[in-house]
Amino acid sequence: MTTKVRSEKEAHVIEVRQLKMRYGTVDVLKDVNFSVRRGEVLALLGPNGAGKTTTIEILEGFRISSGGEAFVLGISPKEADESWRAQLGIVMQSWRDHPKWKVHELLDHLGRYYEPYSTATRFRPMDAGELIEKVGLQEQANQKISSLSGGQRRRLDVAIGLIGNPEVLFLDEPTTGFDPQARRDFHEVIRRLSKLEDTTILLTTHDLHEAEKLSDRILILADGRIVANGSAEQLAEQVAGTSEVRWMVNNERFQREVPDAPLFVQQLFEEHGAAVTDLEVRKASLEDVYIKMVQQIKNNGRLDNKLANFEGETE
Ligand SMILES: Nc1ncnc2c1ncn2[C@@H]1O[C@H](COP(=O)(O)OP(=O)(O)OP(=O)(O)O)[C@@H](O)[C@H]1O
Repeated sequence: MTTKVRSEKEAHVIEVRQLKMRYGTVDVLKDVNFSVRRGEVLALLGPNGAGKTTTIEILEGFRISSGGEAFVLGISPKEADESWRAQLGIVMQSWRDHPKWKVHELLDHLGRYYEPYSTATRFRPMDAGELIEKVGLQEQANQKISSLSGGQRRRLDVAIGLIGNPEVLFLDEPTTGFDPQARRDFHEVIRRLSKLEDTTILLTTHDLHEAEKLSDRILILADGRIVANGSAEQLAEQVAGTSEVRWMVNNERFQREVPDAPLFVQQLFEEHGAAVTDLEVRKASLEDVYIKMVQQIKNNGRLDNKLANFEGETE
């Protein structure tokens, strides 16, 4: 069998073209298109059942698509070999268990698999002790995995994904069960990886704040297609157009959606002067954008013209 290889120089680190996935009679992925540049952090958002895990697992080589093409590091996952696999880091939603292993012991053991794939520019594996510190498991390093809490277990999952110092890291809902400190530490690890190690990262999350904070670009998957593709600010601008203004006059509360907030506020003060209190101006957040888009797809099967500008690949 000839392996489908594309020059990495000409291609993106991840390239997905007209990807389709049918389970029985249901088309979960209808026509998914996107690409990811080296070092980019991309967040894939979408409602439950949209096909995020399916997309990621096709890219990891765990599922075979029903149609279309996908390339990771220039290679089609369904035809890839061990040396390709060794360049990936994978954090799945539920990882297989190793209850009797101790944390440090397991990472050390898994790390050995990556040793033959070490290169002059990318040393493999990462040091297990350093990694344990990075994910904040120092106190549990010599504990059995069966004794870890849910959040600690998830931190270990992330460490398992990172031990091979991957070129591309796939994270499927990585911070589920993290406490706020663990979440913040994890974000720090991801930022460091993408900046210092040039790791390309594709993550799924239901935490819009996390997507906004972590990613360079956001994709929204709905109805089997990528319906939005841009930075959090770009998406918000596209939807925004309006800002929400709240204020009080003589103890009465008011609220209005306006296209030009500064002008509106100026007029408000011209009319009411110092009687205006508790003034708040709020631009559309990523959450507003997300809810609006997903609702439109659900109701009409498509986005209205204004939102649809982001449909498909926009690079
Ligand atoms: N092996 C399978 N056989 C049949 N249907 C499947 C299979 N795997 C997934 N599905 C269905 O495909 C759809 C997409 O599932 P997937 O897990 O990819 O969605 P998701 O976006 O990751 O969802 P969530 O946010 O809930 O994790 C769902 O309706 C799911 O029930």
